[in-house]
Amino acid sequence: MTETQRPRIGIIGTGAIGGFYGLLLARAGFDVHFLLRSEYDAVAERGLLLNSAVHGALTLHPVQAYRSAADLPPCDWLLVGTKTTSNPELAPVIAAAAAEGAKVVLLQNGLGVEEELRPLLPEGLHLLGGLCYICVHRDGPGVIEHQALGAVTFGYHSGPASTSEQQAIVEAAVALFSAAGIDAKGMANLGQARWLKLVWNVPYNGLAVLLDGGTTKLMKQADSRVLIGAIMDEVVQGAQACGHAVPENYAAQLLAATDRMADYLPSMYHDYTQRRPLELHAIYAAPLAAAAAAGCAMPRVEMLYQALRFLDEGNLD
Ligand SMILES: NC(=O)C1=CN([C@@H]2O[C@H](COP(=O)(O)OP(=O)(O)OC[C@H]3O[C@@H](n4cnc5c(N)ncnc54)[C@H](OP(=O)(O)O)[C@@H]3O)[C@@H](O)[C@H]2O)C=CC1
Ligand SMILES: CC(C)(CO)C(=O)C(=O)O
Repeated sequence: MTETQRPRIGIIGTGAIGGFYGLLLARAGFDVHFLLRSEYDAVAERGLLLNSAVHGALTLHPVQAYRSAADLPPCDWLLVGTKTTSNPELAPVIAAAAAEGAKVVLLQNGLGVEEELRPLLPEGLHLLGGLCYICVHRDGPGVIEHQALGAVTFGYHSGPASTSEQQAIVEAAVALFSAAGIDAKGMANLGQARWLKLVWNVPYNGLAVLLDGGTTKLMKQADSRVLIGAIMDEVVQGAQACGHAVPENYAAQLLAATDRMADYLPSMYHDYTQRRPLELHAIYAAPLAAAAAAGCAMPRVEMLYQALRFLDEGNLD
């Protein structure tokens, strides 16, 4: 691979998502640098281990691991794999690790994440959203369990690029991930895609915490199944009120797809059991506010949010 074909990639937050995609990119020959926090010592010593139902057991050792963003070499791509709860503190971290004109990709769930980070970032950086359709979680320091799926879709959010340059940057992101064997696509409307993904995450992430169960249990019990459908319908209405087209029978398609999935505990469930802050702002408060501003109430979502806030406040160390 030549230098132009081998851009330098920084992983900001090496958890399940950052570790999974970073490991695959590094094993495909890209120059990948990983920012870590609590798992730095374990990963520096033993590397990253991926137990994947799709790719098998893969390791990356040694890992180009860092405790501080200031120590990373300037990166052409920064893939942000932190939970959105860390976003208020991320702008200086990103700025410290970014090469001039770097592309920053938020590999996160939720609404409004790019809008909230953008004003805090240097103007010369390109900001993209990357939506990950994957079931993956951390199973110990540097150990990642990959249960299913893995596709990523990319959309340009903001930055100094012209329309044709934006397209080229999205294509470059797709090419990067595709070269690592990851199913990757560009998307025309990042805002719409974020809402469509929330139709799944709003019911399942929160109810998994509240009702202490994975997708199989939630889908099997009649009341929780009805509730999931009703919450999905509210999020669909919220998306539509905000001006986004939603495919016909979209909620029914997601319910059917979830029925076909092996039992899955969403990332919010792991955050709750590990006593980490829940992504309530990006997954609940931001869509509730956007829908309300568009004249659409989502009462079941509001109640779910209030109950989760109660649990979250009592759960943090
Ligand atoms: N897991 C999944 O299957 C999916 C997740 N998503 C979304 O992807 C995003 C990431 O989720 P996931 O990978 O599960 O999260 P994890 O909790 O597994 O990983 C987050 C990582 O970010 C690190 N981190 C947080 N703040 C900082 C910081 N300031 N400096 C350095 N490192 C930091 C954490 O370190 P530490 O250990 O110290 O906290 C941790 O390693 C979320 O928005 C989630 O909703 C989307 C689709 C599927
Ligand atoms: C919806 C799902 C399970 C697969 O697309 C996912 O990506 C998530 O947990 O956020």
